[in-house]
Amino acid sequence: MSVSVQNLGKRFRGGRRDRPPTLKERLLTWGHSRRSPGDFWALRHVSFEVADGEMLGIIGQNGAGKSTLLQLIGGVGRADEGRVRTQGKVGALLDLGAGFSPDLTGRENLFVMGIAAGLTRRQVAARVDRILAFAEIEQAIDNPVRTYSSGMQMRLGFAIAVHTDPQVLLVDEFLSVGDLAFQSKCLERIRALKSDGCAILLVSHSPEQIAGLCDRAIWLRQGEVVSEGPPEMVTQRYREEMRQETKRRTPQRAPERSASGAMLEMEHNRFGSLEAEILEVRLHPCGSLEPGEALRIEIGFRVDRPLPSPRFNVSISRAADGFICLDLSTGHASEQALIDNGTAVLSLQRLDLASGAYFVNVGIFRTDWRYAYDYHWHVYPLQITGGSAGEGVLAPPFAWQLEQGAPPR
Ligand SMILES: Nc1ncnc2c1ncn2[C@@H]1O[C@H](COP(=O)(O)OP(=O)(O)OP(=O)(O)O)[C@@H](O)[C@H]1O
Repeated sequence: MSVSVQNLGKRFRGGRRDRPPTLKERLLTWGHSRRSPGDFWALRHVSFEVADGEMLGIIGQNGAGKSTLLQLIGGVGRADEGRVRTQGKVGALLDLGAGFSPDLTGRENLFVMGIAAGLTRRQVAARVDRILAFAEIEQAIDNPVRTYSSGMQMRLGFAIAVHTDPQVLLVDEFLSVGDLAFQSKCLERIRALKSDGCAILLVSHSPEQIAGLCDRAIWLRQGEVVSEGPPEMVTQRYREEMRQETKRRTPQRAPERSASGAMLEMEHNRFGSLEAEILEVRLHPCGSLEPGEALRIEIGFRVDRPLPSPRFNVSISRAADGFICLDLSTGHASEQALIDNGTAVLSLQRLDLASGAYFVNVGIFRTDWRYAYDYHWHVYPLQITGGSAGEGVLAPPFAWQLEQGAPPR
């Protein structure tokens, strides 16, 4: 067993943190204090184990205790109750840039962190080129880290952590940062470490990421484990709670016609607190295309007050049964708050859906997916015409080939 957490508890003094609140926290507590003074448990009665080569997903809303849990496992801070045992070297990707000394150069930091991770100076020197190539920051490596963008710091931090032979890897929301190409490189590396027996704990707000990557998951709510088990089951429960919370916050409002001409009716095809509102949704080309054509979806929105880095979500569902054929969301990499009205655009370079009737569903969600600000379900029709008939929802370009008389390849 690489990680064993038994009855873990961590208490903080209420309303006070030993660091200033982040922009996200300030926005989340807009106009009201989140907590009355006094001690509170950020984690309580948390127990689980992670085996060699296993990947455990940890999901939960903002403030659920996910980062505190990873920090305790990584040896940062002391538990007030229970214990953590880890076997082998722990590589941690916790707070962005944490661990770097801003006035040292990237190269100097690399040595400091490599040695702190248990490598000898010689071992670090032998890996420098690989680490730099992975991080793609060769040119800036002799500049002080304070001159690095957050993306560069993230790439360097990730590259160091995964090249120091960790037996336990702690990843906090890392995969939502950086561009897609870098993310897939990180994922590939994580998979390779996992197959070499590294135990991985991945914190994410994204149910899809947890369900897609992890072997097992736990859901934390207010510091306690609400659910543990197969990732599909845990994330489904998490989503169900999100739906309930969204319903609870959905206000009464008379049906209205949107700027795109669609009828919107609360609790029928529209859900959400309406702290952000979707004003209009435009599809280009408008609502009818052939398999393989490009589709551009424009979501015009309005906000009444600043909202911390919400997620935009677009899904395409089959009209007949609501089957979800595609589901795409923005990450929260930018930490960009919504402060004004605007338009979010999703461009799909090609959509290889089989012919039939579909809907484009759009939503704006709170950054931790706790509930929807505004969600339009089965409002915007999409017709796919032409293409080959057959079962299934996909219609990619294809060709059959039949070879005979040749040895099997
Ligand atoms: N050093 C600290 N001092 C006081 N309170 C803290 C400290 N660190 C965390 N907390 C509080 O403990 C609770 C758990 O925080 P934690 O950062 O672990 O949550 P999280 O699930 O990682 O949230 P997020 O998804 O927003 O990162 C929160 O209420 C947070 O405000």
